Amino acid sequence: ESIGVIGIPFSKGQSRAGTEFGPEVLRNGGIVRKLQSLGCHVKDHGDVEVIQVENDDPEEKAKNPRTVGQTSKSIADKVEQVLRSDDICIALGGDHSMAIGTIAGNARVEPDLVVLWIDAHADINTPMTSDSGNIHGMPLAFLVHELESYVPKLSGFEWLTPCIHAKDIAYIGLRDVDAGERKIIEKFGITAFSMQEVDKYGINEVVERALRAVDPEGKRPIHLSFDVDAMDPTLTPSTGTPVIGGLSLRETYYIAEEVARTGRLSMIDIAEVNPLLGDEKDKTLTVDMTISVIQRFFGNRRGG
Ligand SMILES: N[C@@]1(C(=O)O)CN(C[C@@H]2CCCCN2)C[C@@H]1CCC[B-](O)(O)O
Ligand SMILES: [Mn+2]
Ligand SMILES: [Mn+2]
Ligand SMILES: [Mn+2]
Repeated sequence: ESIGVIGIPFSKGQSRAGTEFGPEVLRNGGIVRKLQSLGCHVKDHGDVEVIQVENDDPEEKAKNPRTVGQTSKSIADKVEQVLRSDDICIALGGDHSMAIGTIAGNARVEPDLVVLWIDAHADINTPMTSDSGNIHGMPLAFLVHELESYVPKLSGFEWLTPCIHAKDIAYIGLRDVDAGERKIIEKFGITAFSMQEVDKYGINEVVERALRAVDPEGKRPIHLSFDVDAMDPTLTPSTGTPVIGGLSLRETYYIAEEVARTGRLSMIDIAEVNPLLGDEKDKTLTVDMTISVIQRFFGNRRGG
């Protein structure tokens, strides 16, 4: 299959500078060459156009709404364009607000997609339930039909209509979920495997249950949104909201290998790499771990 890589040099979904350099450090880490050496047909489609809106006043406790909303539209258009020519798209971020655009864009091409959200966080706050007002903590709330009446139509988001249902989402890796997010997960019965379930059942059982929950017939395209903070901070320290007690390298490899085995991977987001956080060793480790995980989605199996 053909892979289209895009860069999303974006940081305005949160307040720590640096995620705008995520695409650069991942490219410099050799991601395109390493996928090509696996025999993949890879095309780098460059970066999406990031839109910076001046005097972007916060609305309803959502910061930089016009900047995030208009950039999200640019992302959706680029993703749609790539997925109309390539089989799989890899989006190198950028903060996790990128997923508003990547999922909206993917859903235009694959309306029947399911979402695997690999993250320490649920990223489903509405502007009202958010404590931070950072839109990287809200992307799923903008995308889910069931939350449409709970999320105000913010300036910059006029173009967006919800495109997934709560039952189409499965979380793996949760360990820092806000009260409002917990209520949403329970109210709409969203499939969620926190690190407690990973410890209770083991990663193999968790992955199997997650896939079965969202796609029991095993035929729907998969949008995998990977926040590097899902992994333990000893592995990916250069990220904005690290939380101890994360996924091990082997657990993360296993998720990637099992998703690869479905043959139904449509798109991967690589979110929240922030090379300005930590020292040079932290940055290099974060980039190397992230790239080694990405390779596992594309046939680089430990068993050869
Ligand atoms: N839920 C959050 C939000 O800001 O909405 C609050 N949380 C930080 C907060 C620190 C104090 C203890 C409770 N947690 C970050 C998270 C968003 C993460 C976005 B991601 O893309 O990195 O997952
Ligand atoms: Mn996170
Ligand atoms: Mn609807
Ligand atoms: Mn996230």
